Amino acid sequence: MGGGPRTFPGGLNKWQYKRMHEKLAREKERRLLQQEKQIYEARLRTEIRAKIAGEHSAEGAASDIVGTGRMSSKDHIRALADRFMKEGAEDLWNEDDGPVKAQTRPRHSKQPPLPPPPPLDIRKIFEENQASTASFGNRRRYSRWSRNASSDEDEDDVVCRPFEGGLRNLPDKSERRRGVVRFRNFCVDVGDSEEEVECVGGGSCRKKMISGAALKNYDAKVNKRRPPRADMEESDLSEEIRQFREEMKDKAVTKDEISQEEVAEESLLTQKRFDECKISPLSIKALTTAGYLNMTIVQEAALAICLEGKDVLVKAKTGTGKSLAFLLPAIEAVVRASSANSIHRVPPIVVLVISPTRELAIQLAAEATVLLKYHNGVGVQTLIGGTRFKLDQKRLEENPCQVRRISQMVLKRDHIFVDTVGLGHVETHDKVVQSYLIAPHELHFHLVHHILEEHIRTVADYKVIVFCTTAMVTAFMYVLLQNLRMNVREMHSRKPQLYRTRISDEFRESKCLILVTSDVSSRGMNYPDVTLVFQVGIPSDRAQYIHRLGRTGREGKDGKGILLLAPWEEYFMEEIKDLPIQRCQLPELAADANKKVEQSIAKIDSSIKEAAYHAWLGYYNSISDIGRDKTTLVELANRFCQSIGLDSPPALYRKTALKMGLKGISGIRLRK
Ligand SMILES: Nc1ncnc2c1ncn2[C@@H]1O[C@H](COP(=O)(O)OP(=O)(O)OP(=O)(O)O)[C@@H](O)[C@H]1O
Repeated sequence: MGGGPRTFPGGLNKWQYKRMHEKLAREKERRLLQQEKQIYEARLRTEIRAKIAGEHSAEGAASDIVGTGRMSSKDHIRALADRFMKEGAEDLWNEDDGPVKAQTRPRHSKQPPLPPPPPLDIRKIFEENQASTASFGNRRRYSRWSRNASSDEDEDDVVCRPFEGGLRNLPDKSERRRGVVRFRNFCVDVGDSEEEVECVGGGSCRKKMISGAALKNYDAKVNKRRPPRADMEESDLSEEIRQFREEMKDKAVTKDEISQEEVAEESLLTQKRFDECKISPLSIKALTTAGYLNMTIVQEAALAICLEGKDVLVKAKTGTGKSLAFLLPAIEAVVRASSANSIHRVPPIVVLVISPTRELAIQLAAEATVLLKYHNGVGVQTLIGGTRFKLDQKRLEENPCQVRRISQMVLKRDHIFVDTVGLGHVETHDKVVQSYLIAPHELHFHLVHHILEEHIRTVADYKVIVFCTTAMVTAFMYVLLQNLRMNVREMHSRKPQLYRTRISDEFRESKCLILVTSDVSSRGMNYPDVTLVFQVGIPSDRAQYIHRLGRTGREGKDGKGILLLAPWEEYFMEEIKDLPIQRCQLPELAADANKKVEQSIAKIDSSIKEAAYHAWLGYYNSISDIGRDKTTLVELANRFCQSIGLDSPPALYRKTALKMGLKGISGIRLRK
């Protein structure tokens, strides 16, 4: 019966064979990382070249304001940009920016020298970004008041409080349990059953740079950490910025400079600029380079208070710039802490950002890296589950991140509550048209197909997110839409992390694509230009509905949201009755299209269907309003089962049925 040594190919024993495979896996991982690095650098070079190439066409575009005695806000920024371009400012630029002066300086000796590039022009970047953020308009009301810590605020709240000389940023209560970004000690962590993210600050003397927000990859570039040079260029630059601010004080922006369009009610940008805030010159430079010049409403409302180091609870609509509102003060806290604690050999962790999903942790770390572009002494690291576990573990051991003390932290009782939505105002964007449909389960997949086809036909650059209730229902929906020949991708917690990151990056940059996803994509993910958010089945609560809907209509753009419910799910509408959501009549479904859907369902493997049924049952069992009446729940589950093409409900493990309170309920089959 078995036993005895087994010989593996090549005459290796079991352990030699195992070690050989482990070695191969390590090499593969190293090659993948190498490729990521190359792509990262190539993207950087492409961006810089594109900007340098655009420089010539931008010349002469600068407006002449001489004679009026006043400067427009654009010209103020240009003036600021000019200061970075002055003689002697070369050392403020990173090597990757290219030389400030036009000269031939090939970076890789093996490559043929490139023609001398002209200097990078922040003015150009500014103008481009002005154009691209045209839909971000002007100021809007917000309120600010102190409030005690027991307040249970809404889904878009961001919590910021000082943390060992830095800041802690916790998106909301449930998020607090889940994850973490850490700056220079700057950490991102996700710690829940499904999502586990942590970004640990660079404790060693090397800095891992996560790619810029626009560049997506993370952990792709390793730079030697240089000590902060606060005493050198920062002081010069500070003086210039101070002078600049003085000049600005004298030159109030005239009313006629603000166009009618800019003061539109739904606009998001304010007249307040970042350089008017008490933030470090190097942060201002990074903001300017990234095209962030004027603050959004939530940034204007929250930044000043956060920068004072106060505990703040912030409420704002989705896609209005909350990430920057907490990342920037966090970075400033790190910068201050690093100049105060220069005696540490291994810099302490100053900031920890907890994120609910892995993708969001990666996105936040990328955004932090953009803001840290010129802060050479500050690093950011991301720790997420599902990838590079050994590496993450090693980093954690070298750099423990205090992953218990954090859990003990709560906002102070006298924290400040900043509300940019305002009492009596809806939390969703006016420009997002919301509607819902009530239809029996049997019709759901036909309706999804019909509505998506309609959207694809009418919206040229469509980009759709379809939210499903669970990972396995998502997997079913994905295969169905794929069978229906739609351009679709799937994203849920059962997918490997590398795959999730790749799909997330692809969807961010694509048009004409449908992303079928579970709630891993519902919070904070910044996918530009999503035209439709389609929620199939009941969201877990009102907050989740708003988060999912918030993936469209970002940065003041238009969007559309559709919620599809079964008749017994209609009670959920009570929870969102104050939102501007209209009921739609069911569209007429063509017989041939229905047939196509049924044929596509029939093709799906029964293991996918069974997994979808189990997941569906588990999800609805956990929703108290539905899960209470087990007999009805099982009846509904059996209808869902038929809608996905299963003749009879798959059997449950006895233990599972017991756990779910379903043992003995008629309609539940148990595994023998
Ligand atoms: N001051 C600014 N100027 C121009 N663009 C900005 C500014 N602040 C943020 N943005 C852009 O607005 C978009 C949305 O920002 P962000 O993802 O931070 O929103 P959010 O409020 O955190 O969203 P969510 O509610 O989904 O978490 C991003 O593309 C970001 O780059």
